[in-house]
Amino acid sequence: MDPIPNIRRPRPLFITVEGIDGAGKSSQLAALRQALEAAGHTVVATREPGGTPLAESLRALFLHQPMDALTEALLVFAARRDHLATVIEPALAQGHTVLCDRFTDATFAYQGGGRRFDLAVLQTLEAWVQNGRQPDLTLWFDLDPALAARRRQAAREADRLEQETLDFFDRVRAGYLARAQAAPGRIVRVEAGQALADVQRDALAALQHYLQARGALA
Ligand SMILES: Nc1ncnc2c1ncn2[C@@H]1O[C@H](COP(=O)(O)OP(=O)(O)OP(=O)(O)O)[C@@H](O)[C@H]1O
Ligand SMILES: Cc1cn([C@H]2C[C@H](O)[C@@H](COP(=O)(O)O)O2)c(=O)[nH]c1=O
Repeated sequence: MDPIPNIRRPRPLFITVEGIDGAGKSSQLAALRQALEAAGHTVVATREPGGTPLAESLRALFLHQPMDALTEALLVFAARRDHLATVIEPALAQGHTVLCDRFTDATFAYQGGGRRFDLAVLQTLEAWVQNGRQPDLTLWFDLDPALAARRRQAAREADRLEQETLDFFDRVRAGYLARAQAAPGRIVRVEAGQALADVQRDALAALQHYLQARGALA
């Protein structure tokens, strides 16, 4: 009888990408996915708000209907709850690595920073919804809001959030900086003001550095 092949998959990871609108994070997802697969991971790529039929419906409301900051926070956490329960947790439990375009850092940056919404309320919602789940690694694509706005204008029509002022995006960026300073072992800043290939080089280097450090611990 042939021996059973000993296929050892790496421990599944929960990896998120973050940044202000137009920072260029989505443009890097394919390369990140490829690098993870080359390292032996099977990857579930997803996004927030969204990633499930219910959460995608909430996303459409979130991006296009007027609402106040509390409603924004409740909608993104409702979407997150469904996403965690039906996609993220099952994928991790089955050994898949999850690569997610935005997660709760976005809530602290946009609703907390941009809207100046109460951070303690966000922390309470986070505890209720996430049951301790946090990303293993977050790549924060950091870009000057004026440059991000120029990139967005060249690319697409603005949604409700993208119509916000430069001051709003300055506060969102400051929100991300505060998160990165509070979790330096998890959140890695990538300079997103460079040419696409240079951003990709730095993002992949940060990912490889993390994978090697984890491998050394395993
Ligand atoms: N390094 C770069 N240099 C110049 N243009 C870029 C760079 N990275 C991305 N872009 C362009 O900027 C626009 C926004 O990029 P992308 O959609 O990846 O940003 P994003 O951070 O995912 O935005 P959002 O979160 O709002 O969807 C796209 O037109 C993309 O081609
Ligand atoms: C998860 C999350 C997202 N947002 C905002 C950030 C963006 O403006 C949109 C999502 O659009 P993208 O093209 O997919 O980046 O939603 C937010 O305000 N709060 C959140 O928690």
